[in-house]
Amino acid sequence: MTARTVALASDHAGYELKAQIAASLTGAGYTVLDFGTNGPESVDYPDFAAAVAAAITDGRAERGVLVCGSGIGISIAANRHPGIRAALVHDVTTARLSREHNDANVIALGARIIGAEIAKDCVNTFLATEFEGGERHSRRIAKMG
Ligand SMILES: O=C(CO)[C@H](O)[C@H](O)[C@H](O)COP(=O)(O)O
Repeated sequence: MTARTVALASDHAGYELKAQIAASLTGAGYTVLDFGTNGPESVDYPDFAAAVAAAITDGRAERGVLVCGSGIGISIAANRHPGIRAALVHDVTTARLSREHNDANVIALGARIIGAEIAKDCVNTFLATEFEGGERHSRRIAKMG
């Protein structure tokens, strides 16, 4: 099943890239749940990771996209939430593998690391790629809870 509702959030380092991703997704027909932030005022990325995690675990969204400066802090924060498999992605290959092998339900992007076009390609690949399934991948994912 292709995800059609996407939860999106960033910190202050990622809000401009988040806006570009939101516009791209809306233009492609996705429903976007945008949890902020929406300006340059300094905020704390764990709060925004928590909002996206909650939207996924309670069923409001199928997938999530998170953006901070490096993508590192917001991915670490998201992975503290049960049921969230957040992948820090830098290119379309890692975006594809995050789905095929890891069944990631969130990707994290670094707005200070990659450009907007690569970031949007990563998001599109992440949303369009299905989990490969199979015993070995499923076994490994199950061991993570
Ligand atoms: O990249 C991040 C965390 O991994 C965040 O975007 C932080 O904002 C980053 O650590 C930089 O912080 P600053 O307050 O913008 O200097």
